[in-house]
Amino acid sequence: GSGLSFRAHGPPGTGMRLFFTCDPENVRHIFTTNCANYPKGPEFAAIFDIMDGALFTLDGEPWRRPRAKIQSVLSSPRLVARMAACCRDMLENSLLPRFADMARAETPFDMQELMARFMFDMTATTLIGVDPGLMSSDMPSMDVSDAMDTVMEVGFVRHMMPAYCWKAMRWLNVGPERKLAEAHAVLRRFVADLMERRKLIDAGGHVGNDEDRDNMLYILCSYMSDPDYAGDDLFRATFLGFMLAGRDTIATTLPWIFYILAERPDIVSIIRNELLPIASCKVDSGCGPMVIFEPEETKPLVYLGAVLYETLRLYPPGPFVRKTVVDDDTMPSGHVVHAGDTIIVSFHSMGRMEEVWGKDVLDYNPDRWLLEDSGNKLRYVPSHKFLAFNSGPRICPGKDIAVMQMKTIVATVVWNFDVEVVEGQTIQPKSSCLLQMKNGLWMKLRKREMQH
Ligand code: HEM
Repeated sequence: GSGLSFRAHGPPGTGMRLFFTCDPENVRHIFTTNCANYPKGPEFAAIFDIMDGALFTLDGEPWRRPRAKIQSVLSSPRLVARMAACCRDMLENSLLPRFADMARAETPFDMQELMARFMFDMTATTLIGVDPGLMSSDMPSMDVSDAMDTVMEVGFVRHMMPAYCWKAMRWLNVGPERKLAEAHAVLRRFVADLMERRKLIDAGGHVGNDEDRDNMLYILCSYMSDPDYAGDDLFRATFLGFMLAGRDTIATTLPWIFYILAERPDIVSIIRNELLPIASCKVDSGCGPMVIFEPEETKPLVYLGAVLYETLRLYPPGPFVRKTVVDDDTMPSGHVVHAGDTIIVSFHSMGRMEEVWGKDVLDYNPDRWLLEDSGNKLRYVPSHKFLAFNSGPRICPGKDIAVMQMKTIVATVVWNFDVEVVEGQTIQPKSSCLLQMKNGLWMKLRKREMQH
C-alpha cells in the first residue's frame, strides 16, 4: 500500500528531497530488481569518510571485486572454524569469569557497555589475531569503542542535513564535527597500534605462537598481503569497516536480547529445555561449575534461532538504510522518485508492519518463526520483508558467522545465569545509525544452581 511510503523535504531552503518507504514491494525494487538505479551514493561515502574506500562505502563497479574478496575470505572453513574457536575461548576466559565476579558481588552493571567491550575484543581478535584487552580486569578506558559510537552518532546527524552544512561545521571544527574529528584521531592511533603489534607477531618475536603467525586464520591478514590494500588509508578504512560490521551489530543486538529475556521467564525456560540435552553430556566440561556451549552445538538449535530472529525483527541494529536515486523512476507503490532524491528505508518500521507480520506484530513471539507443521524448522521469510541483514546483492556476507556467535553467547549466558533488569531505568534508543540504548542497560546476574 501507498500508506507505507511518503515524501518529505529537508530543512527549509536546503532543497533536500527525501522519500521514506517501508513497503516490501518498493524494497524489492530498490534492493534487487532495479538496484543499479539505487546506489548508496557519494554522500553516503562522505558521511562515513573515516571508512572511505571500504566495501561499506563503495557502489557499482568498484564494489564488485572487494565484495567477491570478502565472500571468499568469509567462506574459508579454516577461518570460520578459527572464529568459532575464538568465540568459545573468549566466553570461557573473558566473559564467564567477569560475569561470575559480577554475580558473586551482586553488582549492577551496564550490559550494553560490557557487550561493547566483549565484542570489541572478539572482533579485533578475529580480524587480526590481537586482543585489545577491553575486558581485562582493570576495565581500561573505552575511548576507542566510544569513538566508534561517535562515528555512528555523528553519521546520523550528517544524514539529517545537507552536506554543505556539516562540511561547513567540519571546516570550522565546531559542534558534533569537533567531537568526530577527535574520534577519528583516536581510531587512527588504535589501528596503527594494533598493526604494530601484528607486525611484531609476524616478525616472529617472542609474542604469540605458531598458530598466531598463520596468515590465513585472520580476516585482515589476507588484506595485509594484498597489494590492492597497500595504502595506509585504505587499509585503515577496511579495518574499521570490519570492526563496524562485526562489533557494532552484535554488541547492539545482544543487550536487546538480554533485556527481553529478563522479562520473559517463559522464553528462558524453553531455551534452557532446548539446551538441556547438550548440557547434560557436559557434566565434566573442565571449566568448573560453568557450562560452555560450542558453536557447533548451538547451530542446530531452532528455538534459540527463532529468539534471535524475533529480536532482530523488532530491534534491527542498523535501523535504516540510505539510497540515492540515479534516474527518475516509478516505485511499485506508484510513487515517482527523481534523480538526486534520497531514499530512506526504515528496517525498524519494516519489522513492525501488520501487513507483513500479522495483528500481533508488536508482541515478542519467537513462535512466529517456527514452521507450523514441524516445530523443528525455521520458517523462511524473504529478505525484502525481514531486512535486518539487508537484501539483494549487498546482503550481509557475515550473517552465518554473526548467528553462530550470538547463539553461542546467548546459550552460554542463559544456561549459567539468571539475568535481571535493575528497576527504575528508561530504556530508549539513542539518535544514531545504530539502535543502541541511550542510557545503557543496567542489569544484575545470579549464578544458577546446576541440576547435576
Ligand atoms: C547481528 C549481526 C549483523 C547484522 C544485523 C548485520 C547487518 C548488515 C546490514 C544491514 C548490512 C548492509 C549495510 C549497508 O549496506 O548499509 C551489512 C553489510 C555487511 N556486513 Fe553485516 N551484519 C551483522 C554481522 C556481520 C558480521 C559478524 C560480519 C563479518 C564477519 C558482517 C559483515 C558485513 C559486511 C562486510 C558488509 C558489507 C557488504 C556490502 O556492502 O556488500 N556483518 N550487514
